[in-house]
Amino acid sequence: MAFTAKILLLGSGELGREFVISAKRLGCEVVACDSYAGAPAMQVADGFEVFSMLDGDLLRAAIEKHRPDFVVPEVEAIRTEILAEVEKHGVTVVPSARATMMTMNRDGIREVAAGELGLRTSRYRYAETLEEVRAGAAHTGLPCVIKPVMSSSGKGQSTVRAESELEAAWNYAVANMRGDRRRVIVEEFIAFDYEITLLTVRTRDGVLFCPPIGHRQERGDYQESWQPTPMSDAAIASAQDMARKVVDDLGGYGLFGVEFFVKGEEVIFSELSPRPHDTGMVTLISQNLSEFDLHARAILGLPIPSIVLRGPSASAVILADRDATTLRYDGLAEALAMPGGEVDVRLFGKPNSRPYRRMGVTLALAETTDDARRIAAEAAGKIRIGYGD
Ligand SMILES: Nc1ncnc2c1ncn2[C@@H]1O[C@H](COP(=O)(O)OP(=O)(O)OP(=O)(O)O)[C@@H](O)[C@H]1O
Ligand SMILES: NCC(=O)N[C@@H]1O[C@H](COP(=O)([O-])[O-])[C@@H](O)[C@H]1O
Ligand SMILES: [Mg+2]
Repeated sequence: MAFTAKILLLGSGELGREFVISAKRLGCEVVACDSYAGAPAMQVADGFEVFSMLDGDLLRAAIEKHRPDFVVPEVEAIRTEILAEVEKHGVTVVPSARATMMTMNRDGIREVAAGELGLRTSRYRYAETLEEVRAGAAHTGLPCVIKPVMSSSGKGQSTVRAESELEAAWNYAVANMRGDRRRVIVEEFIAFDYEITLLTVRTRDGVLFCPPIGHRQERGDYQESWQPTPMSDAAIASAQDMARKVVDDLGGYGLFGVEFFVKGEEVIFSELSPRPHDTGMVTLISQNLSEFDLHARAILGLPIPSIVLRGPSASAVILADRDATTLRYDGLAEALAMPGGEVDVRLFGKPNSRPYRRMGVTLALAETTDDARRIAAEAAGKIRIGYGD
């Protein structure tokens, strides 16, 4: 068989699955990797490998076995030193080994954004002991947000409103962190008006932006997102300026999800993913090219003549509420028959559930973002997960 390029995908969740579909449409061969079998992206890829991507030897062996043109990380939990090593030997790491190393830990990207580039961020301190946490909170003031430097999707994160809660927050962060570095970031709590993801595409022909995506988070994890979100021209310009600085610093080609808090006219940089973003799943319905199509085109060096918003759109998550290995989905017909707009769904096919695990999303396109949000949320409510036989 003849392929455009061979891709080794590191992480095979829902974002990887849509990326595989986009890359395969452009003629790529994709081998999907993750730590468990039957992961969403593996189900649609040409091949798969099951191993811990945090194990450097296993990661190097998978890259040597498949000899891909591109290594495309899809999760943060990867032994990124190996990516730096293979990049030196001519394998293209997407977007770059430096980007994956800097964003894997919150302290890495914070030092780039606040330190080197001087972007506006929340006040912050790092802490490795409870005493340092207390000193950090004294620096930021209360409330503050405490997060393990290595974690994602809100894991180990808590907002502290009183000094008496600091010890519990530190213990919670340490118990839920990834890896073995007992380090947290203590951040000033930003009472933002709203928060956005600015999908930013770094291509050979320059940097492109999608219209801003608004989203709502609970327990540090996204519940619904919508596009576009109302924002002044000045605020958009400020977010674009910061996003351009960060992605140019991180280098390489691909799509980034750059997260900002907005308070009045002030735009505050939060963090970014050097890859498609969960809140960006709304682009599966809202744009001519989804964030996954854009990532694939940017990686392959293919043109992106224009990014067109098809209309106000929204996505809403479908979450599990318990641990189970036998799953069933009901209500799909009712969800897809929702009146008032265009409705679609993505069920990820994860082989098992756990409380709050994201199993699918609904997508809606309507007259206004408010309508799209309502339709997406109602459609998500119609899809019921059945557990057990
Ligand atoms: N300093 C802060 N002030 C106010 N809210 C915050 C702050 N930091 C985080 N949050 C809230 O928590 C959410 C998750 O935080 P953050 O993006 O840092 O976590 P994460 O674990 O990296 O999540 P993900 O991997 O899903 O992006 C934010 O989108 C925001 O709603
Ligand atoms: N915010 C990061 C994010 O949304 N990542 C997405 O979730 C998957 C893990 O899901 P799981 O925990 O259900 O296996 C990842 O593989 C990626 O697709
Ligand atoms: Mg985030």
